[in-house]
Amino acid sequence: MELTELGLDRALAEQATCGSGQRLARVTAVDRGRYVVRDEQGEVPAEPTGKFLHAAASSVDMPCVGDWVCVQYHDVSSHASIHDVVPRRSFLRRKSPGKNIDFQMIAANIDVAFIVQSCHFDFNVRRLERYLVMVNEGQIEPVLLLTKTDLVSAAELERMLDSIRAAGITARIVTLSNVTGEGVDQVKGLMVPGKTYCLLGSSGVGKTTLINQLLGRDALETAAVSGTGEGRHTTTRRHLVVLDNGALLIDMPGMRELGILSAGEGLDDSFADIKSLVARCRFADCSHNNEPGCAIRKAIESGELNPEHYQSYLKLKAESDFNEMSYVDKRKKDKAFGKMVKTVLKKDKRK
Ligand SMILES: Nc1nc2c(ncn2[C@@H]2O[C@H](COP(=O)(O)OP(=O)(O)OP(=O)(O)O)[C@@H](O)[C@H]2O)c(=O)[nH]1
Ligand SMILES: [Zn+2]
Repeated sequence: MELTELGLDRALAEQATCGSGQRLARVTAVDRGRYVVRDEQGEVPAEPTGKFLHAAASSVDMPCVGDWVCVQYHDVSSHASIHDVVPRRSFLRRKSPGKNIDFQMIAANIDVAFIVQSCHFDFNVRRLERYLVMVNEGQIEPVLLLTKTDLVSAAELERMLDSIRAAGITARIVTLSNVTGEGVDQVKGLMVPGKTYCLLGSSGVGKTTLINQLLGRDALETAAVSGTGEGRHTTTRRHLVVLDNGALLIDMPGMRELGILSAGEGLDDSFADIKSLVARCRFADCSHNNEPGCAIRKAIESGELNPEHYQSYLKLKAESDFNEMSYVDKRKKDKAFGKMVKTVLKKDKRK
């Protein structure tokens, strides 16, 4: 298998500065500090060098699934050491558990994230927006999948699609049923050889069922990594797999449902309409409450801006700003933030 088939392209390769005797490989599994890397020859266990560990400033610098790394092979290629991580083109990350505002890299170099919601019960535009923010922030292209279309009427489905568009979401949407198979081929058709994909969404929306349909030969649940060396086997489950059609899929425990993160640019991308309105307010520090010449209020009054869409922007922005604060600042603002969220939620209910 060529490295391009594993997702390497020229832009990524140009970012790599591997030392002599080192080569590029892609991380396909991570399990408590143990790694599996794959290159043209196959998959082998790998571990970071002491020098690399020493230089890593935070957990974010550690290799994660999907990373391209500079490796050196040992013992006739039965294992490898990781010397460097090639700068990531895109990433999924989440806030580390605990009080500190710290991030955990979940996966890297993903081209497209399928954000999955079921038409049946799970459907929620606010949550879609949260996923979109995270995916945009990570420089990943989102595609929305609405599953279980067999359980709703055509009119209901149409209403859901309308509410997504009304929220200003412009991502591609595919509607599908794992039961009738409708739409599944459309998803397959979107998956290109050598590109990397993942699925995100709540439990029970049909991700596993869909993945099994996409997988074909390489059954995810049973794919355990076996080293290339004789008798050498690791039991680490493979997290990056190659589908029958050559597309690459990253799927690992705990990555599918991600809490809301520091949003930054991702927030702006998901709410580009609001950002451009804000730029038209007369005052640069407009709070969009009572100021004259406020473009936001004007747009809401004229019906150009959906008030619900604006409310969810405010909520996400508050959360994002909060996450970006230092822990001390956060503690200080804690009370005020709680109040503010309550106010926003109340406003939301009033409309
Ligand atoms: N009617 C209907 N049922 C579906 C569809 N897709 C999945 N299901 C059912 O929904 C249930 C949950 O599906 P899963 O594929 O396990 O959902 P998941 O998103 O992988 O859930 P986690 O593994 O918890 O993340 C199963 O009983 C599936 O058979 C669909 O398109 N229509
Ligand atoms: Zn304003």
